Amino acid sequence: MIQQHSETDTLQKVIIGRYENYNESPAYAELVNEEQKTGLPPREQLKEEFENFRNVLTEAGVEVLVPDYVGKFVYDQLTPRDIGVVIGEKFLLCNMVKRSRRYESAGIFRYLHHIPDSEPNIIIPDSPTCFIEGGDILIDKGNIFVAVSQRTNQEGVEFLKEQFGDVFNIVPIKARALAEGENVLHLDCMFNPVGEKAALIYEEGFEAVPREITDVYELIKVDKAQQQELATNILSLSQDKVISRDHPLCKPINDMIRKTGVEVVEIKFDAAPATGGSFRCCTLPLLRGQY
Ligand SMILES: NC(=[NH2+])NCCC[C@H](N)C(=O)O
Repeated sequence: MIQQHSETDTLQKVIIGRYENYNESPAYAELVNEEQKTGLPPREQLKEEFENFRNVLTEAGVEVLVPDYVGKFVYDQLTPRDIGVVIGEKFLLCNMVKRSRRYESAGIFRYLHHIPDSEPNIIIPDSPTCFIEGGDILIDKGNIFVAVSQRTNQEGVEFLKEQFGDVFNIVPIKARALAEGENVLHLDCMFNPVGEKAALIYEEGFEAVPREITDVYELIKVDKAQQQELATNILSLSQDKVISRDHPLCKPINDMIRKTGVEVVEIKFDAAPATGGSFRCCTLPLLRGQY
């Protein structure tokens, strides 16, 4: 069973990043974003932080799955968020921009075998030039927010409209480009709902903030330094609980989240963010809410 209708519905089943075999053969490493240019984290640190993260999820009653090892040519399996996304009761398998990520989805195929298919419920983009990554997609309150970013293109937005436009309101968002001095890799690096009515936002990352955001959410603003530490990239466990980094730049944001009545579990998580992804990136929710 898979299901996701809202970003903050209670998380029941999730795939988390695989740290085992990370960068096993550096010959295949590809520096895919700005963060990675300053060096890749050691596997020991990834192990410690991912095991702790996994324990927190398990203790919260979440079923945790880990991708299979694809092979040394996929050097990084830390951020499954981007390789697919559950939209309603369907699974969208993404076309990745970066070569080293293109076969990463093979690691999760065994978790897709049991998706019921009275109709084709696993959706694959038709065209190889249609790029969509899960980090650019966010489903909440009847909307699918989708960023046109470093990793998702207009063709991807059109594909979402075709496939899901009858059930969801598709809200395209243009992320500012690297050339404009903004490093927002994915939508979840600049926007993320939290609790029932609030959302974290890094406004400077947007070309324009859509009405579906300004009219609906109480906005908690993240500044540039906090954005660079991926302060928006929390993971919602439910409407009343999130997981966030204990990083000094994230702590003021965590306090603002607490003021909205949401519990924040802070954990040490520095290694994965050094590769460009924090808690949201390092997770792919398969089931949220009551089925
Ligand atoms: N949803 C996200 N923000 N994902 C971050 C992905 C980081 C990953 N190393 C990449 O560059 O592709």
